[in-house]
Amino acid sequence: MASPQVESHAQLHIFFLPYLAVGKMIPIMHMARLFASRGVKSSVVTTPGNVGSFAGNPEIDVLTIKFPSEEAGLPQGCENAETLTFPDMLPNFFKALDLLQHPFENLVQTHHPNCLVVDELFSWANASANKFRIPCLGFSGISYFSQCIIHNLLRYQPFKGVSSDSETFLVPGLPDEIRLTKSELSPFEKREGPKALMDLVDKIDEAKKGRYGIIINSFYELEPAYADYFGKEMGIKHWHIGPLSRYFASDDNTGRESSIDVSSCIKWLDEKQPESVVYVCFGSFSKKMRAAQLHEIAIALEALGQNFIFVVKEDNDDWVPHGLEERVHGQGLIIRGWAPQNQILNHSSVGGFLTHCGWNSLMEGVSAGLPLMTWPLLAEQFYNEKLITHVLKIGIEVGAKNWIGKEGDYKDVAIIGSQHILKAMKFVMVGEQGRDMRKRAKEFKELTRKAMVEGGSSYSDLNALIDDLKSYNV
Ligand SMILES: O=c1ccn([C@@H]2O[C@H](COP(=O)(O)OP(=O)(O)O[C@H]3O[C@H](CO)[C@@H](O)[C@H](O)[C@H]3O)[C@@H](O)[C@H]2O)c(=O)[nH]1
Repeated sequence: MASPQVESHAQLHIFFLPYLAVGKMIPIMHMARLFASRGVKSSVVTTPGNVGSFAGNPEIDVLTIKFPSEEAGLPQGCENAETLTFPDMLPNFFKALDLLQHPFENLVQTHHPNCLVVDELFSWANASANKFRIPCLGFSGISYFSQCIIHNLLRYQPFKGVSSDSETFLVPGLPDEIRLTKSELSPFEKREGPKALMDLVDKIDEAKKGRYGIIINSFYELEPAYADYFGKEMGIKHWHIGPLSRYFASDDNTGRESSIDVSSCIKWLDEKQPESVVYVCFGSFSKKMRAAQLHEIAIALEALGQNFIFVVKEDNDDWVPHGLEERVHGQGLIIRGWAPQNQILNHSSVGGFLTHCGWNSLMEGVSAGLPLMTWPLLAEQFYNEKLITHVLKIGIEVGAKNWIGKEGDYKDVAIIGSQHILKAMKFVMVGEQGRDMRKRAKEFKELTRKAMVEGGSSYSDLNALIDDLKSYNV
């Protein structure tokens, strides 16, 4: 017999439209599954080349629209942001995203969803929703904290007049004293870049105001001051329903290529002592790390003398220190390709996480109660780092100082030496100094659990959102 909850929400049908990049598709996939578990009909709309990212989840429908590579002047097969060279192909990619509007609306006309949940980059989706008289909710996939920072950077432009890239300046108006340097800012916030991209930033900002509301992959207790600030300062309706990946931590299967299968990886972890493994992964940006940098990380991992899992996306092994894999046999695991990150982070043998501060990775690490070593690379990751190290104090900076995406030239960024990496790893994994941080990080595991169970902040916000959408559709 169906549960009463399932019956009561059965009439709601949501179309989810994710941006075509793994860090955006994963949380939307989790969100679609979460809504489906509450009896909502969930359909993800994507392009044929990205269907694989949603496969294996029978509770959601996946509908496709053709990706207009040719019309947008993109090479065939370039259907995902990870296949782009930044930033030269980006304007064409966004042109292709704009061209998706017409086929998307054809699908809406055929399938009659009564709500849209779209990535913030689809600024045209408000117009589509208006055409069909249904609400359009936005999703950016990032924290309240970073959205508040971005909002105030665009509003006050506090970096103007700061002469050097390394000089710190205050981001005004925030609940905490947050300082940044120009080298940590995205070109979008600095407004340095091709006009087409700056216009896009304006369009996204404008579209945000026209959304029915915004869904946030976070939970209230993690960033209460910023959730409140977001609501009051930006005046946008919002619901926090995260951490989305936590709902599916044990059966996350993205079907991506890897040098190890999930069960072998878990078996390897089962043989290790509690909290003895340091996990190192740079998300979908691992492939942007230069061989010389991976080499320094490997030296630090060996010197630490703890167990480790190091995830790399390199095609060759130029970076591997001579004889490393023989020396660390049994103690260290190098995963080439895609790691089952969610399962790894939630294994009791893992004691710390060195991360690039992508918001999904941070939510996964925080909800697993892990202390963090932060190594942001680009996007809003430097802002996320400040939340972890300055506000929550559950992580320590490795010392990355520059956005690696600068004019597409990653060579600009200095290599961080193994001694700096080792210092952060020791602090987090074994050092007496890191004891309080480890304790604080553990408390977030329980806070997350409480937010997600009946009566908790995320659980209640999800219910409130579903009720709101149902009443919209009455
Ligand atoms: O080997 C891997 C590598 C990654 N992941 C998963 O892939 C996702 C990666 O997401 P995230 O950590 O957010 O990294 P990015 O893909 O870099 O995320 C993009 O999207 C995020 C959410 O909008 C932003 O916070 C980032 O700055 C932006 O780079 C996470 O769920 C990971 O668990 C794996 O499962 N295995």
